[in-house]
Amino acid sequence: MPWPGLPVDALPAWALLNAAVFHDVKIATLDGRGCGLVCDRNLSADGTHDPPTLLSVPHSLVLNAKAVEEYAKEDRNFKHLLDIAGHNSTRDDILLFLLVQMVLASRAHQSSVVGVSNPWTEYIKFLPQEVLVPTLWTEDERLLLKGTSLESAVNAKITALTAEFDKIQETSSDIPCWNDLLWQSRAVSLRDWILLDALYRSRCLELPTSGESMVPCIDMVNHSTSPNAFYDENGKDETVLLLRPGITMSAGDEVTISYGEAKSAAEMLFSYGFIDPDATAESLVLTLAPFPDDPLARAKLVAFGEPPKIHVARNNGSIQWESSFAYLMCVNEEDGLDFRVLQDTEGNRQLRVFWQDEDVTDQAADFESLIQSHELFALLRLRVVTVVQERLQDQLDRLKSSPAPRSLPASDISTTRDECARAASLLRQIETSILEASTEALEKEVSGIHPAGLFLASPIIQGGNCLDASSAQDSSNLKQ
Ligand SMILES: C[S@@+](CC[C@H](N)C(=O)[O-])C[C@H]1O[C@@H](n2cnc3c(N)ncnc32)[C@H](O)[C@@H]1O
Repeated sequence: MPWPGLPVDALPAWALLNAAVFHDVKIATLDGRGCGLVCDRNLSADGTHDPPTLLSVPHSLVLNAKAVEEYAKEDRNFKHLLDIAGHNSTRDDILLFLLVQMVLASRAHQSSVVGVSNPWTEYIKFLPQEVLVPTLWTEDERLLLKGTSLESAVNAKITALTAEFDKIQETSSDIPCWNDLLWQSRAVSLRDWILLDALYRSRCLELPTSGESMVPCIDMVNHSTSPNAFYDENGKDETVLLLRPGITMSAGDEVTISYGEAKSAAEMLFSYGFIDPDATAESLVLTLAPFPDDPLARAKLVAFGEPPKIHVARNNGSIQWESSFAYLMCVNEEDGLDFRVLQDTEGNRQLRVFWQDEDVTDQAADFESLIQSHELFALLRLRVVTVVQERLQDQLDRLKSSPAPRSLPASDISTTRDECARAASLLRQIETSILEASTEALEKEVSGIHPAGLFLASPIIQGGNCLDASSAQDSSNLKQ
């Protein structure tokens, strides 16, 4: 549902009405970055103890979990909606709040008994209705991500967003006023929910005291790897944007913050819809699946408690990798691993993990340490490195065998936006380079730790004395 947008020229009026103050800075439209903040005059934080304040926003305008709760106290219909569809996370509550503001904003001139207008009902009109994050790319554009670490991440996110949207629709359809406002008139679509998620992800800040928050006006500030400003909360109940110490700026210069120095190209594209070519963080995260023929696979996944991953990073040319699950994946009963389903005094059943007859359930994510003293440590470590190496090689092969955006036929590329094709191309280039360097480094690591006389041909996982079928079934029903 497109809501009526407001031009950024109207933002100073909104700010004045709501006590948000711009000090010597203004909002401007910038090439390729949407809106941003620029200096109105020369500014300097050189040699001062108190860095100049560029923007101050009263706490009452900041949108976070507490603010949504406060709003719910004034609007009993929203409270009802929040009680049945919210309270799962800060993000979910903020998204529900924004969903209602979006509908209110688009129905400004129609009478509605639902929803209490507030500063965000107007502010939402300044937010872009298009964000270039891949969850909002077309199917053709998403094909450009084939073989990158974002391919499965974006598909999984769209599936999760669809499930969230369906659940909200299902639960709120039972409340007549929300059924009328949101669903009867088809006012809200899945695309709106995906857009709200994108707006939240690309504009949310982690405030020192208030935590995850959306801060109007400060969310207009763009990113740079050499930022000249930072945000903070002061003792006057305000969220402020300050000039960094030592910075001098001229009128017309853009004010920037850092969205996170350690974020990878994939994370930047996923959350903000762009990749900064000057960024130095070189890393990627890949999913990892247990061996398909491992009879303990299900129990290992349940015990591990989170989706298994491999993290790879290149720092100053050297490769580091980390994968806690790979260690659990590569040990089996013959090595001393065991799973038991125990019943506590209240009758609840729990999956417990044993290593060398010791209960290590709380350390299931740290088998790297647990195996250190094992007599076959070198062999276990070799298995792990081999698993990681093979997973990285598979990913590299997939990346290289998928068509790069520029090699697609003209008819295909015409259905994709240039910005998306450029971002996908840059991501492929960055991830190919990291994967090539890491597979090479792991190759060396494998030859380095290959203990003389190791019989490599034996299968890594064998059936052996595994968890029996009934216990495995029990464990698969346990929720972590
Ligand atoms: C917090 S908002 C900043 C305000 C935004 N430019 C707007 O028009 O509303 C974050 C979004 O700004 C854009 N952006 C921020 N920094 C950028 C940069 N260095 N290069 C390209 N786009 C950028 C991206 O679209 C990102 O999702």
